[in-house]
Amino acid sequence: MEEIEISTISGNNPHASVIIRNACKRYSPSAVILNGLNLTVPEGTIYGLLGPSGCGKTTLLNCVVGRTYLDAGSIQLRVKKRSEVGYMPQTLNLHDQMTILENFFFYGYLFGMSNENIQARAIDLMAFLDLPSGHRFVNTLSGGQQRRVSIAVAFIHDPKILILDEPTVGLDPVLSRSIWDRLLEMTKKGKSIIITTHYIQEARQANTIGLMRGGVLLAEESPITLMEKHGCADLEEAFLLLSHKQETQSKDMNLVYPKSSRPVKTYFEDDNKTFSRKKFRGIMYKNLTLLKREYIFMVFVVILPILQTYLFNTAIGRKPKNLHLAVVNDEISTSDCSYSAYTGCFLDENQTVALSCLYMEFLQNETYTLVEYYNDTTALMDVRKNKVWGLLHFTENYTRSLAHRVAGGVNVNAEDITYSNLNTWIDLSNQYIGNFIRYDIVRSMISFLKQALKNCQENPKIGTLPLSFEQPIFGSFDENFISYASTAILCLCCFFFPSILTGGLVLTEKLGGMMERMMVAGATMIEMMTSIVLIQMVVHIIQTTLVMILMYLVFDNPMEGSLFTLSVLMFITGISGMFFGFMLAVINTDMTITAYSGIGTNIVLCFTSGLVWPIEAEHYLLRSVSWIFPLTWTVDAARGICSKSYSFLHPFVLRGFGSTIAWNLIFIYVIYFFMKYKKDMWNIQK
Ligand SMILES: Nc1ncnc2c1ncn2[C@@H]1O[C@H](COP(=O)(O)OP(=O)(O)OP(=O)(O)O)[C@@H](O)[C@H]1O
Repeated sequence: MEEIEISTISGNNPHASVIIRNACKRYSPSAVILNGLNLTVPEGTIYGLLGPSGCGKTTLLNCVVGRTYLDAGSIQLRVKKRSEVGYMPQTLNLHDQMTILENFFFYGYLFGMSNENIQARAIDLMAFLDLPSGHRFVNTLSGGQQRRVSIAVAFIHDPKILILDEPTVGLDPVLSRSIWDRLLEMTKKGKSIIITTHYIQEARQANTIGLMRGGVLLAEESPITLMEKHGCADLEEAFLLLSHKQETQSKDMNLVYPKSSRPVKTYFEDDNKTFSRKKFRGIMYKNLTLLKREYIFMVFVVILPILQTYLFNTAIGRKPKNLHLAVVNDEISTSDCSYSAYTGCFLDENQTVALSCLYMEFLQNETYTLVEYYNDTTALMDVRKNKVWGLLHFTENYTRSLAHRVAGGVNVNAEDITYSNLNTWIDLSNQYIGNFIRYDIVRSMISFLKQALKNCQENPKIGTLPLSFEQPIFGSFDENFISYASTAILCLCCFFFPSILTGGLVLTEKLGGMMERMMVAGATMIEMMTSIVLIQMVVHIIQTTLVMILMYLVFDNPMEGSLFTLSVLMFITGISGMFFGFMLAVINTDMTITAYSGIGTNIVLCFTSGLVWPIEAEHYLLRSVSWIFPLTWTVDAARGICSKSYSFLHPFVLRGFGSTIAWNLIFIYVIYFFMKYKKDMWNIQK
C-alpha cells in the first residue's frame, strides 16, 4: 500500500513557534476528536488549518491557548507569556454592552499595556479594519463589524503568535484580502499565525497548509508543494484525494486511544502568578463599566431592597381593619346603645343599663364594624355568604343574668349561666382573621368585665382568669409578627440579593464565553473573584444599610442589642450569599437552571429559617436537620441580638457567626473543588 508522507515541515524544527505532538483529545469514549495529531508551525509564517466542519480544528486551537486540555501528547510554544499570544475565538466572546474602545482598553489592560499604547494601537486597528466610531456599543454593530472588533482585540497587544479561528467568516472579499495582506506583513516581522478557514482558496495565501481529518493531519505542506506532490490543480482536489486515501488506509489501522494519566495543559510562565495589579485594574475597569450600563442592576441594588423592606413592613403583621361582625342583641337594639362612658354599677338591681352596650364599646374599634341583625338565621346566612366574619348573640336577660352570675358565685342557677353567656359563631376558614376575632372577643370580654366591676367598686380581678402576665422579660405585650419576622427578612435580603447578583454576573460572562477569553488573555480566577467580591461588598453595604434604616429607624422594629454586631453578622451573611451565587454559576451551564436553583434555595431558606413559622413547630425529622441550613442559626443569632440584646459572646450569637463562616468556607471549597477537577468548565460549547 502507498504510504502517505504527511509532512516535510515537522521534525525537530528549531525555528518552530508551535509544536504539537501525538495530541489526543476526546469528549467521551465515542467522541474522539484528536487521535495522535502532529502539527508544526514554523516561525514567521501563516499556518492555514483546513478540515471539514466538526473535525476538531477549534478543539485543537482551544488546547493550544489553554482553554481546554489534551488527554495525552504535548504542545510546545516558543513564547513564554500569555500576553505574547493573541487569540480570536470562533464565537465573538466580547462584552457587547461595552463600546469598541472600552473592549480595547479592557484587553489592553489585561495585557499590561499603557493608556497611550492602547490608544495608538486602537487608532491603527480601527483604520485597518474599517471600524465605525470607537464609542459605538458592540451590541449595536453588524455581525461583520463585531467580528472585526474581535480580530482587533486579538491584535491589540501586537502578539508574537496569533491564533485566529475563522476570522474572515461573513466579511466582504475586500476586507478579507486586506486582513490577509496584514497577516502576511506581520509574518515579515517574525509573527506566527495559525488560522482556520472554510474558504480553501483563501488559504492558498498561507505559508503552510494543514489538512485535518479524522483526528489527525492528512498533510502539512506549503500549498504549492501539496498540489504538486499529489498532482492536483487546486487545494480542494488535494484534500479530497487525501481524504480518500485516508479512508482506505484507516481500515487497516488499529489505533488504540492512549490511557490518559493526567490532562496536558499548555504552560505559560505567568500562569503561576495568581494576582497581578495591572490585570486586576483591567478587570475592575470592565466590571465598573458594565455596572454603569446595567440599569436593571441599579434597580436591584437600590430599589428592590427598599421596596421589599417597605412592602414587608406595610403589608405584613398589621391588624386587619374594617372586619364586619353581625350582632343580634335581644337585650337592647344596638342603635339604642349610647356608647358613652358607662359609670353605673350593673350589680345594682335598680340600674337599667344594658351591659351588652359596654361590651360592644370595647370591641368596636377600627378593626371591627358591628352590623345589627334581628335574628340568628339571617345573620348566619350572611356569615356563609362572606358578608360578615361572625355573629355575636346577646340574650334578652344578658345584664341581669351576668349580675346574678357574678354576685351568686357558686350558687348561681343554670338559667343565669345560660343567659349570661355571649354566644359566638366565627368563620375560622381564614386562620389569621379567625384568630384575631377570637382573641379580640376574649380580650374585650376581660376588659369590659374589669371595667364593669370597677364601676361597682369591686375587685376587677374577679372578672378575669386566675392568672396574670407580669412585665415580659423580653419583648412587649404589643409584639407582632413583624417584630418576629423582621430579623429573618433582614438575613434573607442579605443572603438573597448578593447571591442572585453574583450568580447572574458570573454566569452571563461564563455563558457568553467572555470568562474564557479573559482567562486566555491571562486573567486569573483569583483576580476575577476579588474584583466581583469587592464590588459586591460595596453593593451589599449599600443594600444592608438601606434595609436596616427602613427596618429599624423608619418602621421602628425592635433593636435592643448592638447594631454593630448585627451589621457584622449581616456582612458575613452577604459574603456567603456572594459565594453561594458564585458556586451556582460555577456548577451550572444554564441561566434558567441557575435562576431556579437560586430562587428555590431561597424559598427553602424562607421555610427553614423560622421566617414563616417557628422552627420549634417543625416536624421532628426536619427539625433535627434544619440547623444545617445556611440561615437557621444566623437568624437565631440576629433575633437574639435584636430582641434580647444578646452580646457577641452569647452562645447563640457565637453559634450564628460560626455557622455563617462555616457556610462561607463550604461554598468556597465547592468552588475550588469544581475548578480543580473540572478543568474545562469555562469552555462552553455553543
Ligand atoms: N465541550 C464539548 N463537549 C462535547 N463535544 C464537543 C465539545 N466541544 C466540541 N465538541 C465536539 O467536538 C467536535 C469537534 O468540534 P470543533 O468545534 O473542534 O470542530 P471544528 O472543526 O472547529 O468545526 P467547525 O469548522 O464547524 O467550527 C464536534 O463534533 C463537536 O460537537
